[in-house]
Amino acid sequence: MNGMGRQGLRSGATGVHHQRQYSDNFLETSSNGRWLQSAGLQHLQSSNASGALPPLQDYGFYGGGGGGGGGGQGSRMYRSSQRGFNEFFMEPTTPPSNLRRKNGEDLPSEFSPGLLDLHSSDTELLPEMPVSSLYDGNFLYNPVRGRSFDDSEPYISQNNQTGRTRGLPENSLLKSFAADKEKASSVAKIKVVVRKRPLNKKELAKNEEDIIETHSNCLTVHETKLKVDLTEYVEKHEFVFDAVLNEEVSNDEVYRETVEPIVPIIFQRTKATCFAYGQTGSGKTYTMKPLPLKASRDILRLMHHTYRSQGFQLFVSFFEIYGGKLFDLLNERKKLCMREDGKQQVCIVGLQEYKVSDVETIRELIEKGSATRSTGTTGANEESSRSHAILQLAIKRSADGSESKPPRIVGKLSFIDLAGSERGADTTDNDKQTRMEGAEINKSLLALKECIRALDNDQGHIPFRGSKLTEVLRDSFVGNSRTVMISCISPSSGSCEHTLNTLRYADRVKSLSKGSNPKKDVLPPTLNLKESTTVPLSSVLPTSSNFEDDQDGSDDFDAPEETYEPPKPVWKKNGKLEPYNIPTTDDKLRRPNGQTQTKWNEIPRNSHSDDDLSALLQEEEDLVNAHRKQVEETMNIVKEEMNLLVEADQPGNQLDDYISRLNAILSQKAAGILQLQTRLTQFQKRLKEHNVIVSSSGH
Ligand SMILES: Nc1ncnc2c1ncn2[C@@H]1O[C@H](COP(=O)(O)OP(=O)(O)OP(=O)(O)O)[C@@H](O)[C@H]1O
Repeated sequence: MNGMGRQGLRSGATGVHHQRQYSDNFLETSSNGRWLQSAGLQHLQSSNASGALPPLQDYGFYGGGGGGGGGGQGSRMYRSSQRGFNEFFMEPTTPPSNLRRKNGEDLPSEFSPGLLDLHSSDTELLPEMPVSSLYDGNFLYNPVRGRSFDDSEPYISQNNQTGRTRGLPENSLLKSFAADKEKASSVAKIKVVVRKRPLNKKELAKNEEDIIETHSNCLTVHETKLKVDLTEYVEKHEFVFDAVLNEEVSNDEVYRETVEPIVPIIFQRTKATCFAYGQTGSGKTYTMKPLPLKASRDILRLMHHTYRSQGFQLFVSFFEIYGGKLFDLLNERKKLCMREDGKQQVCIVGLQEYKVSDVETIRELIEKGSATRSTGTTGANEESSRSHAILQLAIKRSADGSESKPPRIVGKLSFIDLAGSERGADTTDNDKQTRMEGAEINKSLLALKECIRALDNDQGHIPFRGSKLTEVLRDSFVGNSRTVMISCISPSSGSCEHTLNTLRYADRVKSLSKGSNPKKDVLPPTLNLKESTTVPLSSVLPTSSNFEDDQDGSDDFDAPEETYEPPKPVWKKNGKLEPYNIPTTDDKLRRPNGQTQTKWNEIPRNSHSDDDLSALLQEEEDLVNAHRKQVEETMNIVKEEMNLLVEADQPGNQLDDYISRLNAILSQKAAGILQLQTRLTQFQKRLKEHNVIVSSSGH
């Protein structure tokens, strides 16, 4: 719960509910905007549309209220018990019976040794190659020149957004291609993109409104709320992201905005991760499904052209994390084991990797993995919706370029289909298993966020031990890594609460670090956008019959006809593996004043079970959300109070009415405080029970 700055809010966007009253002016300064946003209460900042109330200063209330303790992203994100079918790429189908190509070529073409070392111990150190060479018309290898990929500082786009009125990625960037060659290597270390889907038939039938307004890389949620007197008003919540893709944006364009820019740099010793996040039905699968294939196509093109004859090989693996355990989706859901060696490098023992050299093979592997996931041993679809699926494309190369030595990882692109964000709501479910799964999902989503934040802050310590998901993805958080988060949202009024939670999660991932740059808040939107797609790969790479383009993103997944008999995996036992490193008390955070604060996801394992940890994490999140809600309510009450004061000064004011209303207001305030205090006491008690010491002055 680090308190860090957030992106500033912009007021004045036109609302879709113009006949209704907008929320009142309240704490309207940019610094207050940051303050409110950092507490997850940005919606309490006013629009400038109303001005119904005098400024707080006039009442002597305005004190700034130091410190924006960052809040959680909102436990409400977990409160739905809706279906969360979250299959990676496709609706459940009959598993493909064969991975053998019809033309007789064998599949899989080659197995990796069964021990996937995710880390740099097997990472080949390549000389830096400029990505710019990818864009040379002749695809010849150029010697090193230009910026290192370790450059992590954001840079200002030359993309002035002129072509983005529909939220589209800027295609005309090709024009500045020559001038931008150097910058092609500067892919943002972390990029947060929001994708809004269109209203679906059900929502249209229910007359649900589209409450999401997008403009350039800004997005406004128009939330209808009720006042105490039951009149409606609209509260605007404004967000700024690296890119906002509206309902008109195609899957091809999503690819160009998100993954395409990072494809070239995985040949440059980069580990990149792309994941979709959002509530059930928000479009995660629709968005993620085409990405790995499109990326594979570009990777293979690069291997066959730019990096021709350089010995690069592409490997595919596909596994899921369910209930904190790993299962191989390309090997009959075989249980996998994660180990950490003495160098704290994570290995997934037994994971099968397939060496691939054509898109069709990858398509079939994805189909196979998706089918395996969706027809898991128990629970079938329900189970799959509660798992995170990870598909990895690894670029490897033998040290001497020959086939004789085992290839070592050069770079890797991981695609994660996260379990629906609201699944954690099931922690309130009566079924113990369901509750535990919900807690596990919560834990991993929180841990993922923490890791990404730490990564973006270039923090030395990345809390990857917070969950299995982040442990597995450890190498995506260290060294030369890139992360793309696609937040999927539904536009409908009925999904407002989930949408806000998704956006707050995304906002926290994005802005808690970047928001520390105060300049960000004053930049106009066009300058606030990082250049991400300098040159679309697709526009400069050759298209041949081997690389049929899939323009609509609707890769079909017809099952092959023949029967597939998976070859027996080649196992490699590593006797030297060392047991898991158990976090020690060193993992406790040291506050500047020397006090110690325990970070939840680093509570030493030897003193707490995973369940305890999950429960504590959830309780912490709930507390922060209850606190935020209480602040919201308090602010609304203060508004009422100010109105009352204004009325009290009017001639002819009824004293009786004033007294009774003031009484009601004060009781409401006191009740809110008492409720929060009770909750806080309970949480402190729970921490004590688990020997989690949170030192702070006065405690
Ligand atoms: N951008 C879009 N354009 C058109 N249709 C979309 C879009 N996004 C999603 N859809 C449609 O909305 C429905 C729900 O999408 P999808 O299954 O991808 O959601 P999800 O977030 O993966 O849900 P779950 O978590 O339940 O798996 C699908 O029918 C999908 O085709």
